[in-house]
Amino acid sequence: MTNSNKIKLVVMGASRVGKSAVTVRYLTKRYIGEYSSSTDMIYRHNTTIDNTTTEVEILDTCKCSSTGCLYDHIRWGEAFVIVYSVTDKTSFLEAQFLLGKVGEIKLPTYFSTLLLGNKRDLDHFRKICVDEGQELSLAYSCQFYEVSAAENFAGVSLAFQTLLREARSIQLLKALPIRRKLGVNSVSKVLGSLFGKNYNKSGQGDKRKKRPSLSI
Ligand SMILES: Nc1nc2c(ncn2[C@@H]2O[C@H](COP(=O)(O)OP(=O)(O)OP(=O)(O)O)[C@@H](O)[C@H]2O)c(=O)[nH]1
Repeated sequence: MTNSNKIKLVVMGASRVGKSAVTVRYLTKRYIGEYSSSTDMIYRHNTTIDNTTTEVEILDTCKCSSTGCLYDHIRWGEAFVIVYSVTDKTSFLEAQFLLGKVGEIKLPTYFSTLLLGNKRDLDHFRKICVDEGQELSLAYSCQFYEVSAAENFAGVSLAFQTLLREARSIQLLKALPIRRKLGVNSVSKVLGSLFGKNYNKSGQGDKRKKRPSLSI
């Protein structure tokens, strides 16, 4: 497996939002209620993206004790899952802060980000509505899903797979030889895999098509 077939993914968010729960749900299909949270955990996992086996390194972070630690996490990653709990307003504000930091540190390089509202099974305690999550994701041009790690594997899996697919497309785009002039067809092919088939050859995406967002 070549180096370009590896994606480094960082799971970040406020304390107790379910970062470990969503990570373990994605990796094992299982929900485990309590996790040790005193250290960062790194998991290695192979998945198939567009018929290509890709190694994914997932860093499940715990609370950073310094700004340097947060910067290190962001510099290390190329794809980011930023988790908040739909029952916790502070965690939503933290997610907004992290979206800003990721942009600040990673730009102008390409990266992929997923805003993930977790604990949607706790609807009666909900403090953040779906629209607020959607609006935040639009403001930062990232993907958005609402999930329940406790109740549902499919939603978590779909959210992670969509993010990984975008990260893989970005890697392919980066790997294109700089000096080679791209034909219109190859550019639209790469953009098509990034943004979906509605990207036409004039380079204009179908503006009616929103970024993927789903509640499962
Ligand atoms: N109801 C409900 N509880 C959840 C869900 N996901 C996680 N939890 C619970 O939320 C608590 C925190 O989950 P963790 O996965 O440890 O959260 P974390 O963000 O990794 O926590 P720290 O590492 O301590 O910051 C645990 O009690 C989980 O059982 C969910 O989808 N629904």
